[in-house]
Amino acid sequence: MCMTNNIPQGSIPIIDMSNWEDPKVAKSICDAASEWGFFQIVNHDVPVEVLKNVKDATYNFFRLPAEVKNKYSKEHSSSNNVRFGTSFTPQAEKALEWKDYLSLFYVSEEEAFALWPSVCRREQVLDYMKKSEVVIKQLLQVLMKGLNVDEIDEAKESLLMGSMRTNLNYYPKCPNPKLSVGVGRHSDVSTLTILLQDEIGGLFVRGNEGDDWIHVPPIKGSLVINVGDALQIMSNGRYRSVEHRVVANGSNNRISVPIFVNPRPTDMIGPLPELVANGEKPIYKQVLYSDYVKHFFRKAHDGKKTVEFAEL
Ligand SMILES: O=C(O)CCC(=O)C(=O)O
Ligand SMILES: [Fe+2]
Repeated sequence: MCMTNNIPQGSIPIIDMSNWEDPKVAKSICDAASEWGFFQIVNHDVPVEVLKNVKDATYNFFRLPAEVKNKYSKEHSSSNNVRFGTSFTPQAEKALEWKDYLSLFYVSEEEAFALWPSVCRREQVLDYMKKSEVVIKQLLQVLMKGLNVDEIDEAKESLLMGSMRTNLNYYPKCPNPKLSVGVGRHSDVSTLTILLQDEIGGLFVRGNEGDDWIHVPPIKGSLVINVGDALQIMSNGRYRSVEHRVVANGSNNRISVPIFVNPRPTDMIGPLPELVANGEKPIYKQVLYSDYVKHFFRKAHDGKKTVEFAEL
C-alpha cells in the first residue's frame, strides 16, 4: 500500500511505517503523539496472517458456552493473570458497559501455555504479541529520540515496556445501543497501546480541539496506536494520552485486541530524568506504577481524570 503521511481533515493521522527511520516519518510519529495522542500505522512489520489468527482466536473464545468462559472469571480463574469479565469495574459503575473481555497478563511463555485457555489458540495470541514487539520498539525509539533521549538502554526499555497485557474484547450486538456504551470515556494507563480492530468500527477519539469526537475508521491491515498515561507522565506532558470511547452497536458484534505496553508494576514512573536535567519543570511526581493502575481500576471510567493522581 502506498500512503503519504498527510493527515486527512478531521481524522487521526495514518502513518506508513515502511521507512520508519526516515526523519520525516519519525517527525510525523512524534507530532501525532503530541497533537492527537492517536494514530494508525500501515505497512508495519506484523504480518496480516498473524492479525487474522488473533482475530480467529478471539472469536473462538467468545463462542464458547458461558460456563466454560466462566472458568476464567474473577471468582474461578486459577490466576490473576488470566481474567474473563464483563464491563470494566462493575462494582463502581452505575451502568455496565456492553462488553466482555479476556485479559491476559504476560509473564512468560511457559506460564501462558500453562494458564491461557487453549481454545483461544494461545500460540496465535503469543505470536501477535511477539511480532508486535518489533513495531513497539521502533515506535518507542522514535518517540524517545523526539524527546532527545537517544539511547534506550536496558533499564529504560524495561521502564517503557517491561510488562504487557493483551485483552481480547468482545462487544455483542446491543438491543438498545442508545442506552448503553461499548466502553466509556477513558485514557489508557499504558505507555503505548497497540490495537487491532475488526471491520465494524465504533471507536471514537477526542479531537485535538477538545470538543469533538473523531471516528477511527477500520483500515484493513492497520494497527491503531495510542499514547497512554504512563508515557504522558514520563514525557512530562509532551506526548498526550487522549480520551476515547467505543459506542454500542445495534446491528453487529465487534471485536478488538489491544496490547497494553506498560512499565512493570514495581516501577516508579515520573518525568524522565533526561527531561528534568534539561531544565524542564516537572509537572508530575514519581508514582509507583501499581498504585497508579490500582487507582484506575478502583473507579468507573471517567475520561482523563486518572492522570490527576500523578499531578504535582
Ligand atoms: O475496542 C476498542 O476499539 C478500544 C478499547 C479500549 O479503549 C480499551 O480496551 O482500552
Ligand atoms: Fe482504551
